[in-house]
Amino acid sequence: MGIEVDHLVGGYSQVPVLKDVNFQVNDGEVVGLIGLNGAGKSTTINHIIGLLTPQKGRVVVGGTTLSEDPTRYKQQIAYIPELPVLYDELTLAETLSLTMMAYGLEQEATWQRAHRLLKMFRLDNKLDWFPANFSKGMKQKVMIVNAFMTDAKVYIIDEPFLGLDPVAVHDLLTLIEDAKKNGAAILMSTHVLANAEKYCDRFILLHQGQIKVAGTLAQLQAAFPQAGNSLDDIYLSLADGERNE
Ligand SMILES: Nc1ncnc2c1ncn2[C@@H]1O[C@H](COP(=O)(O)OP(=O)(O)OP(=O)(O)O)[C@@H](O)[C@H]1O
Repeated sequence: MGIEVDHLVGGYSQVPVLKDVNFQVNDGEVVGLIGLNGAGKSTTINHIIGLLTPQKGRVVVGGTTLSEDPTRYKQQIAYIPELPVLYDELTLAETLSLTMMAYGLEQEATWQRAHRLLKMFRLDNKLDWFPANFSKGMKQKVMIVNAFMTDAKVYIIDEPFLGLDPVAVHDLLTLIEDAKKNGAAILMSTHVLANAEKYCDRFILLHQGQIKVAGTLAQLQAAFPQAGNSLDDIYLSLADGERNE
């Protein structure tokens, strides 16, 4: 059932940032949300995770809207924010426990998954550490463990590669691939186009709050035949066009 963003108009005030944004992310699919700074990627994500209310249109996740069933809606979504958000006064173990409670997860099985992820990101001996003891990249890894241990149906991942070492980037991409194979719907916003090109099935290119173009890499290549073949080339050609508008 995935994510359905249905003719969404929205933003932070009466003047909308998003103007009729319309797309789906199907189960078992990774979709890349791409766009220049200020294009509206985080605003789209804030609508999907329920921080913002649509002015028009709606967002459906796993067949339900936020207003129909707020608890079910939120429990289906694992979210990795652009910047780590952690409670200063909670240890790593307490942070993970809190998520398990909030998501109503079975503790034993979830702790098993958490331990595998903690080991992967070399955090397994830091369960009694507080956020103040973690480096920037380690905090980001905590957010990744916290999200992927939930075994969610839907993943919203906002610019996840900043501050991660190359091993962690590789491990995160493996987790994304595994979640996709398990049927999750994944929306990932990123400026790291090489990773997007390799791991996303489809792309949505946002510009000034509207979808400029959407499709597979082959569809994007066909839409911009004058650009080179890579996502990077297509994106640069699009950005150039916008500069000259
Ligand atoms: N909290 C806010 N209040 C008011 N306007 C905002 C707020 N956050 C973002 N905006 C505006 O919304 C527009 C889209 O911003 P958004 O953060 O969605 O862009 P983005 O595509 O995620 O950019 P970036 O790549 O820089 O993260 C911008 O014009 C920005 O100024």
